[in-house]
Amino acid sequence: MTHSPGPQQIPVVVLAGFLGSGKTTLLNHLLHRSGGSRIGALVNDFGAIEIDAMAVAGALGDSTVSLGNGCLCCAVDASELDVYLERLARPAAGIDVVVIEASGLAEPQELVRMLLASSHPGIVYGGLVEVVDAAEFDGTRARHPEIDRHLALADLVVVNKIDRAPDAERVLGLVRTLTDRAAVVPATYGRVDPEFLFDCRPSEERLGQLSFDDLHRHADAEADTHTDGHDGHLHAAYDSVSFVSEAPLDPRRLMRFLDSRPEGLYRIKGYVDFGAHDTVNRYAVHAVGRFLRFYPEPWSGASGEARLSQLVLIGSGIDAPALVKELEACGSDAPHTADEHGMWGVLRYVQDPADRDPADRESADQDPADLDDEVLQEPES
Ligand SMILES: Nc1nc2c(ncn2[C@@H]2O[C@H](COP(=O)(O)OP(=O)(O)OP(=O)(O)O)[C@@H](O)[C@H]2O)c(=O)[nH]1
Repeated sequence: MTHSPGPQQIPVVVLAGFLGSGKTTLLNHLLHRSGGSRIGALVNDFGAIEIDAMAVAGALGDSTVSLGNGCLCCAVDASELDVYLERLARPAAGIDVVVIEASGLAEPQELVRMLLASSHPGIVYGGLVEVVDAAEFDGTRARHPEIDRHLALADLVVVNKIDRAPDAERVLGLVRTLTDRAAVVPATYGRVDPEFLFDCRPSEERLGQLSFDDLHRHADAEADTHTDGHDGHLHAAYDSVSFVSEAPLDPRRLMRFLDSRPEGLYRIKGYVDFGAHDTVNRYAVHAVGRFLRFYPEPWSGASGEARLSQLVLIGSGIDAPALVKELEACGSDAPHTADEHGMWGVLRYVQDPADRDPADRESADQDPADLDDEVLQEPES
């Protein structure tokens, strides 16, 4: 098997990393900074609502295609993946590189194995990029020691959220001890030179090692399948809850819910409509561990646009029906009236525009039609 791209072969890079580490942020950065390379993206959400795919497609207009279902690392096999890649690798698409954004709970080695097993002549495995949240690194490792194994497989490790990590140098040093021969680069808001990714192609030697390890893991995975489990998989311990509301949410009630969210509820993401409290903007919301941020962004203005609140909650040991009930109770009793101080609690978590990712601020002014890249999304059922 040859692993260097042939004249017609498109490298496929796997972008992995634990929940909320900054994969979508990095992918959006690449889409805006690809410097003439056309990127095809395949986005895998863990959760029934495709929040990540929306966040990426938001930068790309309507060129989003929904494909299949299930968590990429388990529910999709190599031949199915080939079908998805076919869409991006067809010559007419003119794509130079494909990036697969794995869900934050996917097992990267499973995806790498599938890519190595791919019989698609038009693609070649282009390397594994692991994104690490520098601020949450110690906690994540303590809960999930298998993260070390993911880092050992990586060809590039992006140590992200350096701005939030008071001891970034220590984390960088620690990550370096856990990688094999990967380049380790610090970043804020995923701002890395795209050349790092498109050049992170694994050497033949590493691929040899990977395939060897892979055989072991494949055997383990098969044993798991026979006992009908994914016990070794990150997502084995996690559940996701999806919540959609046509009625606006009350900002005070939602803040009470968020302030008292249970420990196990590690990740919340989505979009909220606060009705009369802000008729111009919807609010993207992100919680990662105890970190919480709202990002106001104007509704599209398209007539007939449904103003929905859509949230995905991901956690371990969570009581899904109870969470849904609590969210339902956040609905506003008076959606057409706004009280003067109602939004104060939310606005405390809106980032000062000066601290925001500059790519976000610029992309807000950018015409999506200027972006040529394509996105496919691979939602979970
Ligand atoms: N302060 C800070 N926040 C960041 C940085 N990078 C990303 N974020 C924020 O972290 C949150 C999660 O980022 P995402 O890019 O959605 O993370 P993800 O890895 O795609 O998340 P999942 O798909 O749920 O696993 C968002 O609120 C981002 O704005 C960073 O470098 N610094």
